[in-house]
Amino acid sequence: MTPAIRKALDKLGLVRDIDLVLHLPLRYEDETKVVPIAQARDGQTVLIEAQVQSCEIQLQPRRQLVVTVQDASGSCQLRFLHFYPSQQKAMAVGTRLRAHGEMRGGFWGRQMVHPQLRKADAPLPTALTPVYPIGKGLTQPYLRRMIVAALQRITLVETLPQECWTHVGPPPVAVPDGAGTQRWWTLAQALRFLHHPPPDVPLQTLEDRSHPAWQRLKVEELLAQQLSQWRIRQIRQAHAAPALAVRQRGRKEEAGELPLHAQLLEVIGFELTAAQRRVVEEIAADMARSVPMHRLLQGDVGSGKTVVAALAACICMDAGYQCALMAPTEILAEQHFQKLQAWLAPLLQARGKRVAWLAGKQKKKERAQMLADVASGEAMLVVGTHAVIQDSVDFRALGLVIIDEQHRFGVEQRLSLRNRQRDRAAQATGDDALEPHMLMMSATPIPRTLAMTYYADLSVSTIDELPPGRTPVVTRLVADSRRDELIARLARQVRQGRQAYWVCPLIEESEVLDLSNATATFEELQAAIPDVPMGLLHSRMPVAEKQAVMAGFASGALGVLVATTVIEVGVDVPNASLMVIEHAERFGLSQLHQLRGRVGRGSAASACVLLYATGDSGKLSDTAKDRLRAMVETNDGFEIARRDLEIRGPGEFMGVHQSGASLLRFADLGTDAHLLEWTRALAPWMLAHRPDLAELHMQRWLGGKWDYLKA
Ligand SMILES: Nc1ncnc2c1ncn2[C@@H]1O[C@H](COP(=O)(O)OP(=O)(O)OP(=O)(O)O)[C@@H](O)[C@H]1O
Repeated sequence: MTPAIRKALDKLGLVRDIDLVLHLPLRYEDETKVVPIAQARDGQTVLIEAQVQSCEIQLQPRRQLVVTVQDASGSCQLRFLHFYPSQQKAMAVGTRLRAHGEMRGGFWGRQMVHPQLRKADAPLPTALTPVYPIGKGLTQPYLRRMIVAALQRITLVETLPQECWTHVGPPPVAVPDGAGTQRWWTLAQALRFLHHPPPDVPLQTLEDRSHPAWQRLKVEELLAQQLSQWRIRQIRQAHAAPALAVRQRGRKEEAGELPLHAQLLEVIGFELTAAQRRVVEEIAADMARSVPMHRLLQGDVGSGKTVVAALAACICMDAGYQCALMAPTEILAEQHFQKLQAWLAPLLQARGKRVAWLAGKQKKKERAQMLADVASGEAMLVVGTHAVIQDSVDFRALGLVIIDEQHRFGVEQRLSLRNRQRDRAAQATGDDALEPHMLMMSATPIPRTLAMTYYADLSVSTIDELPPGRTPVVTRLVADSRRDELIARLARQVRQGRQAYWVCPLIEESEVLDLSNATATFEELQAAIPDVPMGLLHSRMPVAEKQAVMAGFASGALGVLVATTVIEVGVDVPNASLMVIEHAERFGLSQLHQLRGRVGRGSAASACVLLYATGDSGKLSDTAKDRLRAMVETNDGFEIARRDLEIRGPGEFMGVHQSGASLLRFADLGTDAHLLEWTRALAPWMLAHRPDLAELHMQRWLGGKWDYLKA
């Protein structure tokens, strides 16, 4: 094998025999029968067998080899624009040959352009010919030979024998076979079939992957995913965490100090919703156990996740442990800090403790002080960006890590964070060997099928109820040509005491352009309505300036906030009731929903205006139309997430394209949810009763990736 071929195979991930046999055809060609030339329809790809009548090089309209062939039914031409002298020789007059290609009618009569040539006397194949995905540097015949060889060499131990699934019921994939009975394909059968299916199989069932052999493959793949996730959960459960039981109001507290969590409920000024109470209980129950919690808290925009996180933090601090909260952006972290500081700083102060702030852009001295406070345990709650979990941060006793918008940290970061925590715990001794509990928060609800596939190792708590008194946000689509009208309306509303956001277009991959756009819009609005106090917010501003603008808007001093997408998540100014999103067609669906979620957080009726421009073509793309329509049709974050998944596919939805995490190759979460459910029930049984098969299955499907997950 040449290095170039090795490289091409590596690129496709084809290293082991199992990788080769799991590399499945994109489509098939039928070379199992010879079609008489006269019977081949225009556009049909066929195999013909004929005798060469003439073979000559034509120079007009360009140099080409034209071969006339004839069988008993008629004749046609084979045309080659690139050819070797050896090919010309092989097609000498009188030779019988087979040609496989697309028959076309044309100016020069019926012809095949660049057909594939085969010897006439070879026996015809008995199976369809697979066409594989190949990259540069590989040819179909070469890869076919490699796969055939791999199929011959490999022993495919069946990892899903009947004993593994009798307890969950029969696989939901069997369809009647020829004999009218149900049949469950073994992996070996399914693979051999899919590489070389017999010619009588309905092609449609191979192409749409509904054939039982395909279904078997999808089950395999989904099971590998489920097993790995359950295994990660098992590994985690073998680790120890501090048991942080909720401190009750005992006698001592009745006389004196209430636990923090009870005090917090008194200062927040509202009653928890039933959904909030339920998820707090779920979280508290996890934290009371001595195995690390690994829970995802999800809730629609504005559903009140922050207070739930704060209560979890209080439970942790009540038990004498520190809590770290981190958010992906400084603005978001800052928001959390402000809110938690306002709620908890006075309560902590009474105990001689404090809330600390850690971010990338922080003065050295301030940072040193914070680090000292974290190490001494004086800072019980630490809020910030990634800086919170950097190596230099040494907690005295960390009990809980809360990660906001965890999907933005990416799957890899999530794993690396977890692994690092584990390593640290392993190095430490005694009480320090405990691993902290983890609570992830997400405002982008994850559709159930996705959560089951990619977050099967997480427990999920869902806030499925909004605080009382909210009126649904009304969403309108407005063409950019009516911009002046919109500005006038916005001005009227702001003069009446309402507040508005104006979000500027996102320009792909260019923060600089983003910025100039926001600045231009800011200037345009100021010129149009000079009496309305306005602020501008973008990610490149110095932190202090950002804080000043946010504070001005939060206090109501600024009527309009012109911003880039920095305000996408977490920004909470309940008085704001109008959201304008410029060039809404450029945003993703979940992103639009997040932005819209900045309004409708108080009692005022709120509106979201999606300003769209049709660009040079005068038309919106179909996906842009789908997104905008979905926004108008529903306010429900779960429905939005479902449609977003449909439009973008799981890779983009999860943002895992960049992170290199394994995605499903064969299964489709839209059509194969029933297979997913079945494998989900199967995985824990296999791990418990047939760990040997489970391990083999994971190795087979995940190979190196699985080692990485375990590391
Ligand atoms: N039970 C409740 N009753 C009344 N108001 C509440 C309740 N819970 C939360 N709130 C208020 O609702 C607003 C939204 O809450 P919060 O900021 O926690 O939402 P969120 O779930 O984090 O939303 P997002 O994901 O959009 O940031 C806040 O002003 C908060 O104080």
